[in-house]
Amino acid sequence: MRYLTAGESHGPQLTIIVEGVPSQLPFSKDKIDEQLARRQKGYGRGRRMQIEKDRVQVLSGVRFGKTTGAPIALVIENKDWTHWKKIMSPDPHPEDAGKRRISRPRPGHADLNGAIKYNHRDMRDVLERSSARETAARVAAGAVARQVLELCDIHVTGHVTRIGEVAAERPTGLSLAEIRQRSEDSPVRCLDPVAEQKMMSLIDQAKKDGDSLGGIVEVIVEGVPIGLGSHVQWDRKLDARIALAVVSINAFKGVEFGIGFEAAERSGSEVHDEIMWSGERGFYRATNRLGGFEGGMTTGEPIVVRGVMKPIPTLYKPLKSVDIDTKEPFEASIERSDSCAVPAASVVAENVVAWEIARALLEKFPADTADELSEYVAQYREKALRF
Ligand SMILES: Cc1cc2nc3c(=O)[nH]c(=O)nc-3n(C[C@H](O)[C@H](O)[C@H](O)COP(=O)(O)O)c2cc1C
Ligand SMILES: C=C(O[C@@H]1CC(C(=O)O)=C[C@@H](OP(=O)(O)O)[C@H]1O)C(=O)O
Repeated sequence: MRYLTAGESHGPQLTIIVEGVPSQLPFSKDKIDEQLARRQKGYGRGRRMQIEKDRVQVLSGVRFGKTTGAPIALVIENKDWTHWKKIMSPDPHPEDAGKRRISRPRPGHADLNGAIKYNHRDMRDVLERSSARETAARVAAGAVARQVLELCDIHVTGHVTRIGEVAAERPTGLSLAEIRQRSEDSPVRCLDPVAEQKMMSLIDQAKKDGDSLGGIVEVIVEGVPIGLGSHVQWDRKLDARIALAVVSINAFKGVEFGIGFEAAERSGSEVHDEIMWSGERGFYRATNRLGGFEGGMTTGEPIVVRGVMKPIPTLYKPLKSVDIDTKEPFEASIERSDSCAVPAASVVAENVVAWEIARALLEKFPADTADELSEYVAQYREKALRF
C-alpha cells in the first residue's frame, strides 16, 4: 500500500490517493469521518478547529460499500478557504496578491528554512504546506488502513502520557477497549483524571502567558501476528518504519518502543522479554518491555510506541527573530494558533502507526481481495501457534 497527500492549509481541500487496498473490503466512510472528528478535538486547540468540520468525500475506488481494488481518492474540504480565496489563488495576478505577505519567520516552524530553500519572499508559500492541517489527510489514509486491520482483528488505540510537566502513566491491567474509552472521555485524552485536571490548568496557563506546550503520546496495537517487518534489510524493519511515520508528524521530535530510553539504564536481564510457551498461546513473552519488536519484526506482543511532541512554535509571547526584508529584529509574530495540540496529535499518531502496520501486513500476505488476506492471516496464525 502507498499513499500521497496534497493540499495547503488554506487552499480549497486536502487530497489523498491511497493505493493497494485489497478489493471486496467492506468500506465505511463514517469510520474515516470518526477519526477525522477525533483529531479535531482536544483541549488547547485554537479557533481554526471551530471553523472546520472535517468530513471525507470518497471519489474513487469504492462502490456499493466495498473497495474495488482501484486507487481510493479522498477529499477533505477546508471550510476556511472561503476566507482565503484571493490570498490562495493559483492565478498569475490575483487581486490583493501580496497584501498579507509574510516576511517574519517563526522560530520552530518551517518558515525560514523553506523560504531560503525554495526561494520564497512570501513565507506563506512555505507555511501553507508545512501546516499540520496536512495531518487530517494522513488520518484519513490511516482510517482506511484501520479497516484493513479490523478485518484481521488488529486494533489500535492511543492516549496522552504527558503534557508539559504533568505526566500520566497508563495504569496496568487496562484492556484496549478500556484505554480507548477512557482516553475518548478525556478532553486531553489522558487516562488519569487527576493528571487530566492538572494538564488542563497547565494549558490554560500557557494560553494566558501567550505560550505553548508539548507532550508525549502513546499508541498501542493489539492482535499483531508474529513476524511483520523483517530483519534482512534496514528499510524493511517495521519498528524503524513506524519511527519514521511518528517522527514525520509535525512537531514530533522523538520516538521510543516499550521501556524505550529507560533501556539504557537497565541491565540486560531487566530489559529482554523471556520466552514462554503454552499449547493454547504458542510462543509468548513473560513481559513486553521491548514494546512488541525484536529484529525489526513483531513479537506478537502488543506494539507500544511513544512519540514526543515539542511545544507549538507559533507564540503570542515574543521570541527573537529577524525580518527577511528589512533584516531588522522583531519580537512578536501574532498568528492564530493552537496552544497545545498533543491530544489531537495522539490521534494522528494512532493513524500513522495503523498505516505502517497495514502496509507491513500486506507485504507479508500479498492479497488482491479481502477474503484472501483474512484467509492467509488465519492460516499463518494457526501455523505460528503450532510452530
Ligand atoms: C495536530 C497539530 C496541530 C498543530 N498546530 C499548530 C499551530 O496551530 N501552530 C503552529 O505553529 N504549529 C502547529 N503545529 C506544529 C507545526 O505544524 C510544526 O511545528 C511545523 O510544521 C514545523 O515542523 P517540525 O516542528 O516538525 O520541525 C501542530 C502540529 C500538530 C501535530
Ligand atoms: C488547521 C489545522 O491545524 C493548524 C496547524 C497549524 C500549523 O501551523 O501547523 C496552524 C493552525 O492553522 P491556522 O493557521 O489556520 O490557524 C492550526 O489550526 C488542523 O489541524 O486541521
